[in-house]
Parts: sequence; structure tokens; C-alpha cells
Amino acid sequence: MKVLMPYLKRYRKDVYIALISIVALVFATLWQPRLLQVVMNAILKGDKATIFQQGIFLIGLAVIGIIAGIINTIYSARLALGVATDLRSDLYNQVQSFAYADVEKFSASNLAVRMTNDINQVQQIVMAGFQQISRIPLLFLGAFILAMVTMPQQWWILVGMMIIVFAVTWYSYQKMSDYFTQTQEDIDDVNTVARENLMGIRVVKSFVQEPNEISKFSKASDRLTGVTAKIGYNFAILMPAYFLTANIAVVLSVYLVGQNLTTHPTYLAAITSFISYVMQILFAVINGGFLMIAASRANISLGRIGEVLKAKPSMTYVKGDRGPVEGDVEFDHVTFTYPGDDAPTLKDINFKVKAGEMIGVVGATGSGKTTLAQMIARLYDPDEGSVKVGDTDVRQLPEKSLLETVAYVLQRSTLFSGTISANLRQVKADATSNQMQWAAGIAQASEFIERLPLTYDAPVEERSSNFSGGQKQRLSITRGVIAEPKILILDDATSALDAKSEKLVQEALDKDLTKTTTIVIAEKISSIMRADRILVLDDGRIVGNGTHQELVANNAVYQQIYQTQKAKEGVNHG
Ligand SMILES: Nc1ncnc2c1ncn2[C@@H]1O[C@H](COP(=O)(O)OP(=O)(O)OP(=O)(O)O)[C@@H](O)[C@H]1O
Repeated sequence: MKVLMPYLKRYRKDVYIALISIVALVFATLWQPRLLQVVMNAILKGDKATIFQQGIFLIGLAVIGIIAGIINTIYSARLALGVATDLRSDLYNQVQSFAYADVEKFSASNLAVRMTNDINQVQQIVMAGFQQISRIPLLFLGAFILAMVTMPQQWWILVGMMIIVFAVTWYSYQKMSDYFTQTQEDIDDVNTVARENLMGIRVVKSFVQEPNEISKFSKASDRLTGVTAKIGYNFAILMPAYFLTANIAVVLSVYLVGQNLTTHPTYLAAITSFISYVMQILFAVINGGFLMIAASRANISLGRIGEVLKAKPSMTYVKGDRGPVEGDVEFDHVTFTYPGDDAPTLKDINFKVKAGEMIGVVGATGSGKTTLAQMIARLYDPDEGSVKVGDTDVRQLPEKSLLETVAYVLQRSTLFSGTISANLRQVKADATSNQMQWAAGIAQASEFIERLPLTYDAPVEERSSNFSGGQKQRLSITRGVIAEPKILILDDATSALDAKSEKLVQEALDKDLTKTTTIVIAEKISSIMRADRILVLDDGRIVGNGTHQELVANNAVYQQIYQTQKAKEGVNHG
């Protein structure tokens, strides 16, 4: 609720109108049986003047009720929509301010559920809330008091009915509240499974994993169905229990009134009115129940939204814009452990790179190469030591300066749906077509782009599904180099290129980006052999730092990787 308040305050006028209209609606609803009672008594007495006059009032009251209902629905809907829109955009902005580690902590699919499903729950409760929340207690209390006034001698029937209704409600909701929390968790699971499956659909198909995936999805979906069905069963018992109680109350009061009707003929009109109030009380209780369910679900959703809104980004940047800094890189006793891991992934890493150098990074899988590269782009901060770029600790660099200095190209970089040029302009807003051609030339992408009917304006589909793996990598490298970064990190970024194209990319980088520091992470030693220096990583430590010749001559880890690869090549070629 605390999360919601500031948002409701922004729509004060809508809140007031919705509340006033609901009071008018409740008044009209409550007063109708009362007037009906007067009209019935007049009919029994044959008092035509009263029948006519009160009949007009009755119609007037119904019209007031209808108009108030319409106004309330319009303003509640406006309010709900406004609050949901504001919450969604605040949530989105907050997620944008998150560090990479924060997104990983929540998980992308979980954040997506919070931005869609959870916001929808809140929108529904705000809408229902302003239609019902004030209506339910008013209607309940009003109907109770008026029923008492109408037939005071039957107070004990009303009180008895209330006690049973509350006892049944309390018992069921106690049981159900756990199910609501469970439902939300199960929705998350279903989303995660569906998302993973659809994102990896190629792998699923190629490894004929459909049956496995279907069974995974069915399990998650069955859990959701199971818990939703349990809520349904509770309701299935709850509703008849309410109606049974109300009907017993009605039958009992009709029976008692029937005994005295000859002596008290006005009881006939009074009992009609009394029954209407009993039904209104029941209506309030049932709607109150539904609202409680929606409210407890929305409360869980609000909690989840609040958690994201309150989360402090784990990384902040200094303000300002220094422009790009020089391309020197220095790791000074850097140690880093991933959040939640026990052992460090990088251990006391020390090295220096001069601007313009080409550095290769090799090591067994899992040795920490990507982690090391991510520290330069400041996706994570070290636990100990410092990472310096252009002689400045990256933690002291404004975000924009760092982005202008470092371009990080991954093995599977994301291209955004739109066009090729739009993707390139995300990095360099004013990129001309000459500059695009120049960058594509380096990445060996010009040839296939220029064969596309729309060349640089060719569409990029969602998840760049209209390009092959090699084409995607070439486009990612094009995007990486277009702004002529001071530091270019290629993290296995040429793995889908054939040896000839890879060589051409490297030669073009040497020729056109002479001032750029290039850090190449590669599985194959052949990709980094010609580097000025090669760093050898082993289990998070640097165990070698030298040229290919030096390392081949005196570094055991490097020799082993080199020999294994040479043997494989021999087998492949042989
Ligand atoms: N986000 C993460 N959270 C926790 N541990 C991680 C995370 N990313 C990587 N690791 C762990 O850190 C270690 C180093 O991973 P990293 O990706 O840096 O290795 P790598 O040398 O680049 O491997 P590869 O050559 O297979 O890409 C691995 O043991 C990995 O399990």
C-alpha cells in the first residue's frame, strides 16, 4: 500500500470523484427497499397519492444510482490506468538504472513478469477498489442498520447470520492466502520455462528436445493449475455456504413474520424490505471476499514491484561527462567473486596494457576470461584492487565517458529489432553512410549488407533471426568499431567466422584502428598469435604474459593449450 499511495496522490481529483459517486450509489441502493416498503404499505391502504409520489421518488433514486454508477466506473478506470502507466514507467526506468548484476539477481524474465503481470494485478485492484472498497463497508453497515430498523425484533437472526458468515470467511481465507503467494511464484516459473524455451528454440529443435521441454512446461503449468484449482475448490464451498446461511435467515424471518401477519399487516411490506437488506448484506460479503482475493494478490504484486523500485542500483557512476579517456588499461591486484559464489573467479590479477596495443587472452573454459573483460567495461566492480582505464579507476569515470571509451563485443551480442543503421546509430547517433561502410568494411560485413535490397536500411528482426550466426557477429563487430573506441574488446566475437574472414578482420583492425587498444579473447590460439602480448589465465590467475614465441618457449599452460589445438588441427586436416 505504501508503494501505491504516492501514485494515488497524483490523481486526487479522480479519487475524490470516484469516492463521492460511490457514496451516491450506495445511498440509492440502500434507500430503494425503504421506499418500496412505503409504496407497498400505501398499496395495502389504497393511498393513491402516496403511491404516485413515492413511486416518482423511487424512479428518481434509481436514476441517481445509474448515473453515479457510470461516473464511478469512468473515474475508477481512469485512475487505475493512470496509476498502472506511472508505475510501469517508473519500474522500467528503475530497471534501466540497474547494474548488470542487479538484473541478473532478479533475472530478466522475473523483471518482465513484474512489469506486466504484477502491474496488471495492481491496475485491477485499483479499479475494483474504487468501485467496491468504499461501497462494501457502506453497503454492509447501511443494510445491517436499516434491516435492524425495519424489523428490530429479528435482530438475533441478523447477528446469527453475521457470525456464521464471518466464521466461514475467516476459515477459508486463512487457508487461501498461502495459495495466492504460491500462484504468483508458479506464474514466474511458467514464464521462465516458456521464455527459456522460446529463446533457445533452435537448440530445442536441433537436439529434438521438444518432449523434454513439453514435460518441463507441463510440470510448471500443472503446479499453477493445482494451486489455482485449490483456490477454486475453496470458493466452490464458500459460495453455497453463504447462500445457505442467507436463505436460512430469510426462511426463518418469513416463518416468524407469517405467524403474526394477521395482527400486524404492515409486516408484509417490512419483510420484503428486510429480505432485500439481507441480500444486500450478502452481496457486500461476497464482493468483499472477491476483493480480498484480488487485494491479497495485488498486495503480493505491489510487494514485488516495491522490491524493484526500492532496490538501490549496486553500481553508481560519478556525474558529468569527461568524454572518452585514453586506451591504457591497468589491473591492480584485482580480486573478484560473483555475488553468491564462495570462491573468487579472479585472483590478484595484475597487468598493464599501453594504448594501441593488441592483447590476446587465452585460458581453459571457465578460467575467467569473460569475467576479466567485463571488469574493463565495468559490468562488475572488483572486491579488491582496481581496474584503471586511461589512468583513471573505472569507478571514477562517468558512465558516458566509459561507454565512449570501451566497446565490448560479445560472442552473441544482441542486435535490436529495427534496421541495421538504427543499430549502428545507437552507438554513434550521427553516423554517416560513409562511416557505416567503413565500419562494415573492417568487420567484413559490407559484402553481405550491400547485397541486401535495402542495404543499411535492411530490417533486423526480433533477436536478429533473419541473419546467420556469422552475419550477426559481423554486424556486432561493425557496431563495436563504428565509434572508433579507444578500447575494443572482442570476447570470442569472431568464433562464427571462417579463418580467412577472421584474418581479414584482424588485418583491417590493425590498419584502420591503429590507436585502439584491442583485447581479443579467443578459444583458438591462432586467433591471437599475432598479438603484441598474450595473457594466459588459469583458474582465475594470470600465469603467463608475453608474446606467442615467448609463451611457447616457456609457459607450461600455454604450451599445453597450443599442443592440444595443434593436435586437433592435425587430426582435422589429416
Ligand atoms: N554471472 C555469474 N554468476 C556466477 N558465476 C559466474 C557468472 N558468470 C561466470 N561465472 C563463473 O565464473 C567462472 C569464470 O567464468 P568466465 O565466463 O569468466 O570464464 P571464461 O574463461 O570466459 O569461460 P569460456 O571460455 O567458457 O567462455 C566460471 O566458473 C563460471 O561458472
